[in-house]
Amino acid sequence: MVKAVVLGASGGIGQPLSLLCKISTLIDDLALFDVVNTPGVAADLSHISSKAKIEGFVAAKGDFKGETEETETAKKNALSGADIVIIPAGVPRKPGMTRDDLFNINAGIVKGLVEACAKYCPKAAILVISNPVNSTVPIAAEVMKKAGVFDPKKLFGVTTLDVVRAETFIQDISGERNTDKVVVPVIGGHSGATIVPLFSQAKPSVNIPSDKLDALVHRVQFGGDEVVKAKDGAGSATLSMAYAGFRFAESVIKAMKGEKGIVEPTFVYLPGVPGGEEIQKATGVDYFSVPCELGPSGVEKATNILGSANDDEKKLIDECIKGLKTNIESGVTFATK
Ligand SMILES: NC(=O)C1=CN([C@@H]2O[C@H](COP(=O)(O)OP(=O)(O)OC[C@H]3O[C@@H](n4cnc5c(N)ncnc54)[C@H](O)[C@@H]3O)[C@@H](O)[C@H]2O)C=CC1
Ligand SMILES: O=C([O-])CC(=O)C(=O)O
Repeated sequence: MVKAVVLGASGGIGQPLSLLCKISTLIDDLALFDVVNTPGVAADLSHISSKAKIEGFVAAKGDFKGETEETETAKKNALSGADIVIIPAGVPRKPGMTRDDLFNINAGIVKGLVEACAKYCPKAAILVISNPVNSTVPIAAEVMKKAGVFDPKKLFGVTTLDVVRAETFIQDISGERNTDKVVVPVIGGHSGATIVPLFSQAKPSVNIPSDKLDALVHRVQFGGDEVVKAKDGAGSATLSMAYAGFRFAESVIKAMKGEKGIVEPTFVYLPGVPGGEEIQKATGVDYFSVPCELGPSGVEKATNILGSANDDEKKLIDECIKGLKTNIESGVTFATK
């Protein structure tokens, strides 16, 4: 039996993500929590004849900070017994903003929600989607550490949308549409220059004309901006993110159920995952997204793919590390102050 919980389930990502979870054959119980509208979203989804049992839990009216006892009970009821918690709660960008501009609001939201996870489902896998991921994941880790329940193998920053974009944009160049056939590792973090696609490591290998490579790398790094601009004030990527978040969640669940050979890039706490220390030494940072082999208890092995990057990609990695350091520090400082 697998129980999944979506925190921020009424939002632009939350709703399509909850739909995908509802129709998944891998999920038996689905709980939705948000500060607004979850009873309606859950009632709507409950009419779908798929197997997952669904329930919606909402904060007390007007309690956006989750301070009342009623809200605490709603969180407790949503999270108790969870195996996997997916967190897309928080504000999205508007044109002209960076992901870091979301920090002031989203840091507090993620902190509060992860505190509830630490209390009510300390053993669950936690998948953080809320931006800025480079900082919200360190916040989540510090909260779990403080509660004495941190299992780094089960804390994941979701960077799958960068992988999906790399897979898609490469096909725009090759003209082929066959997503199952191109695997592009994307490493580092999840914002601008901290996103490093390793096209040299694509499998099967791809031949990208040299005059197109820089633009392709830039498009993966700044794909989020493309959507923010096109939505023109109405938010950022939601549907592609729901797809990516669900794809990653499915991998985590399949691995939990014992399926072997599942590898996904994800932003993890390096000192706490097998294979991570070597990558920590190479990068000088505690958090980094690398392809991770997943198993029943979370990350079984973080792969040090950095050494196989070519010279141009190594320069991108250096640039990435500079940005990541500051982002990680902001998260740790916020959560430990
Ligand atoms: N990791 C990634 O690749 C991506 C991350 N994102 C991020 O995901 C987040 C959500 O984006 P959208 O769904 O478009 O935003 P949205 O504004 O449409 O939805 C956010 C939802 O979170 C809820 N919420 C706010 N505070 C909450 C709390 N304390 N507890 C529970 N729910 C709460 C809101 O009521 C709302 O329903 C943003 O921070 C965005 O930047 C977006 C795209 C990709
Ligand atoms: O760009 C944003 O703010 C949302 C996001 O993380 C993405 O689309 O990659």
